[in-house]
Amino acid sequence: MSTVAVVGAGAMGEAIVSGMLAKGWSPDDLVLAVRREEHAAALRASYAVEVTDAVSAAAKADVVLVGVKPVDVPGLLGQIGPRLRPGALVVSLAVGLTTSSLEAALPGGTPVVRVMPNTPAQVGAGVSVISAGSCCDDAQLAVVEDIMSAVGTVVRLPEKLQDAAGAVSGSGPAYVFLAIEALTEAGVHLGLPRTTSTQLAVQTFVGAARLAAETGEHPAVLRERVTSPGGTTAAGLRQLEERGLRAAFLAATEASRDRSRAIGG
Ligand SMILES: NC(=O)C1=CN([C@@H]2O[C@H](COP(=O)(O)OP(=O)(O)OC[C@H]3O[C@@H](n4cnc5c(N)ncnc54)[C@H](OP(=O)(O)O)[C@@H]3O)[C@@H](O)[C@H]2O)C=CC1
Ligand SMILES: O=C(O)[C@@H]1CCC=N1
Repeated sequence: MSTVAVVGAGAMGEAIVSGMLAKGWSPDDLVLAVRREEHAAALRASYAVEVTDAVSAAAKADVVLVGVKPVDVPGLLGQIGPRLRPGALVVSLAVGLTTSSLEAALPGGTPVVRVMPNTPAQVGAGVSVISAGSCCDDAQLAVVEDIMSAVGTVVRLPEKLQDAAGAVSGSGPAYVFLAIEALTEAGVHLGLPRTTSTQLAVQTFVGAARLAAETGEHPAVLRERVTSPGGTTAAGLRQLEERGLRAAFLAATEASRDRSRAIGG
């Protein structure tokens, strides 16, 4: 099995580490790097994995997952590039950054894969969009597919769709958490105890998502089955439509995609 370095085990990197370990990866096959010593100590305590500095971690690995903020990626690649093992694969989780910009910051010929993961990876329910760089062959892309499939679904897409994918699935969990929060608070306004309202809202999202995923039915059909003519759901949906829920999603995803493009320069 490959040694995988996660350089930048923050919110996203740690979610992937946690998901990989839960799916049976050995802590011995992972090496992590973060900046702050107290964070390194917390990761060692949680996962019993080696945590070291970025260059040492990258130098030990066959696959280097780069999980630092996009602005920090070029500098980091400049540091680790000269110390990579021959043939090591570099995988970027950074929103916006193109494979050509990643390749330009690494030694010539380094195989690169761009991944847009999401934080439900932490519970094995992530979705990752992967795109190969110009020096990455199909077998190398399959290695990344194998790693990311340990933490959820993997979708191969042409790189030109990465910004759009990030706007839907990369940022998407935040939209869902906001909706759960809003539905919970709405229930509290109606008099439900907060813990009960949270339980009802969370389980409704889990159940509705599972129903859509497992039946494969169009969401509009599933929505119609909840909506009795002249009933309570119709009354509620009317308010969501009048307040522009669809338009809000269009605007939110366009803004997220455009921000991704801007980060990529
Ligand atoms: N969060 C998300 O939902 C998603 C994030 N992404 C992408 O993932 C990347 C990381 O985002 P996110 O996890 O949210 O960010 P975080 O700030 O949570 O994590 C970044 C991590 O990088 C570490 N770090 C920074 N510089 C170094 C360095 N030189 N050497 C070693 N470690 C370093 C930090 O260490 P320390 O904690 O010690 O400071 C921190 O743990 C971004 O590029 C983002 O675009 C992609 C999809 C979804
Ligand atoms: O907000 C961000 O920039 C990161 C990338 C996608 C999700 N979170």
